[in-house]
Amino acid sequence: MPKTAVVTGSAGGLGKGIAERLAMDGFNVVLHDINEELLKETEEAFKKQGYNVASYKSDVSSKSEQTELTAFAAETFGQLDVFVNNAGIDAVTPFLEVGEDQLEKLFRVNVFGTVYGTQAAAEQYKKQGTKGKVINACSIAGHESYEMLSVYSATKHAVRSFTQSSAKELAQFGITVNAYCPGVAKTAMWDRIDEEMVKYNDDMELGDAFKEFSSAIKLGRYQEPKDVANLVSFLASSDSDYITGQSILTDGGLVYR
Ligand SMILES: NC(=O)c1ccc[n+]([C@@H]2O[C@H](COP(=O)([O-])OP(=O)(O)OC[C@H]3O[C@@H](n4cnc5c(N)ncnc54)[C@H](O)[C@@H]3O)[C@@H](O)[C@H]2O)c1
Ligand SMILES: CC(=O)[C@H](C)O
Repeated sequence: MPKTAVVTGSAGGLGKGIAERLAMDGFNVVLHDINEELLKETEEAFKKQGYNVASYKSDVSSKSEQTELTAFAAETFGQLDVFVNNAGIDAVTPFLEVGEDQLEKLFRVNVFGTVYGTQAAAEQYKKQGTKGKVINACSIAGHESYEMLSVYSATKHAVRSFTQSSAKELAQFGITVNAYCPGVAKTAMWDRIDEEMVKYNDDMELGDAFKEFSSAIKLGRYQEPKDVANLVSFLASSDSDYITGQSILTDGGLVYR
């Protein structure tokens, strides 16, 4: 029987790339996002390609909605096997201008969302009496903190921490928890970061921040969604069954840990 994966925030960007790769690997895939319009477009496109997909719109920062998402996956495809906490948001601000709203918003989505998704998936696996995998979206910013991205970096460090502690506690149930740590990928997220960076630097033009970050990549090109999907495909497969609690860098040679 095909396994079933949920990928949060998969209407576009890295999540869409991850979802497509898992569908190509033979998974049933639940596409998920808060952006319903884009989600439906992606679902339609995936179905045209013959993939076995369904879609579910919700907000990862809601604990109850994360539980409802895992229940939807199990009801739709029989059971849940892999849960990818991919959804995330960014913010660019000088440290001295960081405010309560930004702290609240980024931690609610990036951290609370990951915790709630991990809890919901783990409870679903226990209910099924099956093993299961949780795969979290971390970042190079989960290993190194960056200027102007202080809150975002803190959230990704928190994701790396929860990946370790939840892996330690959930191993007894046959549940592994790992994370992927991308570098600099040209998605809507980096388009937003680049636009924001320009606002704080009169010497910068649109595209300069992305160029500056990606120019340091030793393999000489910025990341594509498929580069991240390759790692997540491995983490979603039985080949990674003996790996847990790890936040694995895939950045073309930027951060070395
Ligand atoms: N792009 C990069 O260079 C990069 C690098 C390292 C890590 N990451 C991480 O990878 C993940 C995906 O990044 P991306 O570049 O594809 O971003 P993106 O902004 O292109 O896509 C993120 C998706 O998540 C959805 N989303 C946002 N908040 C949500 C919420 N509360 N509930 C449900 N869905 C929500 C958005 O609608 C969007 O479709 C994020 O966690 C990001 O932090 C990205
Ligand atoms: C967006 C992200 O996580 C890195 C900083 O490119």
